[in-house]
Amino acid sequence: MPSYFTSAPGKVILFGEHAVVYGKLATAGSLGLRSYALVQSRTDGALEVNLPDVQLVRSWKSADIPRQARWEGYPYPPPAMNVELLDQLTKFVDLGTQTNRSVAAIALLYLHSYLTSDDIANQGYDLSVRSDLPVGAGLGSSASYSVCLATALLKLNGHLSESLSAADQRDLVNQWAFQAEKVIHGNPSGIDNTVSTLGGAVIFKKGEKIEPLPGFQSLKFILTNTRVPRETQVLVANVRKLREKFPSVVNPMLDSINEISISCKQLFAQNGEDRAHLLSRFGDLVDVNHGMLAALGVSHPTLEKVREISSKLGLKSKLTGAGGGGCALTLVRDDMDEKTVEELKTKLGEQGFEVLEAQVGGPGAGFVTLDSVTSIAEFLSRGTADLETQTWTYFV
Ligand SMILES: Nc1ncnc2c1ncn2[C@@H]1O[C@H](COP(=O)(O)OP(=O)(O)OP(=O)(O)O)[C@@H](O)[C@H]1O
Ligand SMILES: C[C@@](O)(CCO)CC(=O)[O-]
Repeated sequence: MPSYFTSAPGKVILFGEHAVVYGKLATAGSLGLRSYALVQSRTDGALEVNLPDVQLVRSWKSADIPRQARWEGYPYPPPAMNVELLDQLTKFVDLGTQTNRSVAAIALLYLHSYLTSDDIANQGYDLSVRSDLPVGAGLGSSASYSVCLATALLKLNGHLSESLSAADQRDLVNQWAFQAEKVIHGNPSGIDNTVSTLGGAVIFKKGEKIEPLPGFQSLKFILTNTRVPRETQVLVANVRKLREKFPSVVNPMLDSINEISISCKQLFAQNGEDRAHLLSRFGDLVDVNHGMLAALGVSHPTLEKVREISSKLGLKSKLTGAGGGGCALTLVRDDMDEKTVEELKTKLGEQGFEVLEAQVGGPGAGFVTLDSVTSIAEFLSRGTADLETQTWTYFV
């Protein structure tokens, strides 16, 4: 009975949000906070889905789920989005539109519909995903969910065979995760699922191939979720309006942000040996980038509060993602003592913020082949530290 754990990280944008919309460079890294999935075949033809983070527990007869004609062999490349299938699945799950759980369920069934073999469909399977990431706070929870799903379904159906190179396996996972991201987001750039699949850190430009950031070294951040909800689309539209009003003012700012990403790339490429220097310069770029984003109008009083609190303790912070609330990152230099970090966490917590400690630049998607059946309840009750002690295989 095939049975697997899969796992994939969230992401954090280091530099270049908003500017990336106008073809400028941005840099992003994988987070130490991850999502985990359990997938295992059954014998009764049921698809048992358990997604506790979006309060979804459902059982479907796999034979009832709308399906596509599937590949005989290697399922690559995925086809263009199938709008008709999306409509059918939306009606089938019947959970309304655009709620967290409806889009999560539709994305899952969309991948199921293409990737599940007749044998697996006849047997049925359990699929459960849980995450350490806050949902909808700009840390790539949807991408990490999508990558976990894609890895789980590709693995269960034998598409990630050892005869494929690691690069081909990675690409397969990434392309199918991108399909799930499209179901959830409409028109994503693909950066989130790529960082989540590859891990490490990347430099990217819209429409071009995403490259690993040369010489990248793992970094430690405090991530503060201000819990202020924000709509990426609205913030992007506001920057667009400002740019239309004052192109000669805003365009040079976007160019400067592009230079920040280039400087970040140069820092890692040239300062591999001198980590203290690298971190100090990185902190300077954090400050400058936040200043530019605030000037573009996408900061928020809660984000400025994070900066005020951290700067009093000698630490540099910036908003990450779309801004207007959501999350801020604070760089924790290697020379910061534990007491200062604890003080920072306490002060941020006193504001009602959620404080997360995270390493950036860790591994991407991975899986564990299990040799015995695991109950969903047992999987859900296991802590992250416990799951991490398993022997994970990453696509590297
Ligand atoms: N653990 C999870 N279980 C099930 N679905 C999830 C989970 N995490 C995320 N999702 C899906 O992803 C959606 C959240 O995507 P959204 O883009 O709003 O947030 P994000 O990915 O955290 O932020 P960003 O894309 O700005 O980094 C949820 O509505 C849900 O459908
Ligand atoms: C604000 C933005 O640059 C990043 C949001 O995480 C929007 C985008 O790139 O689509």
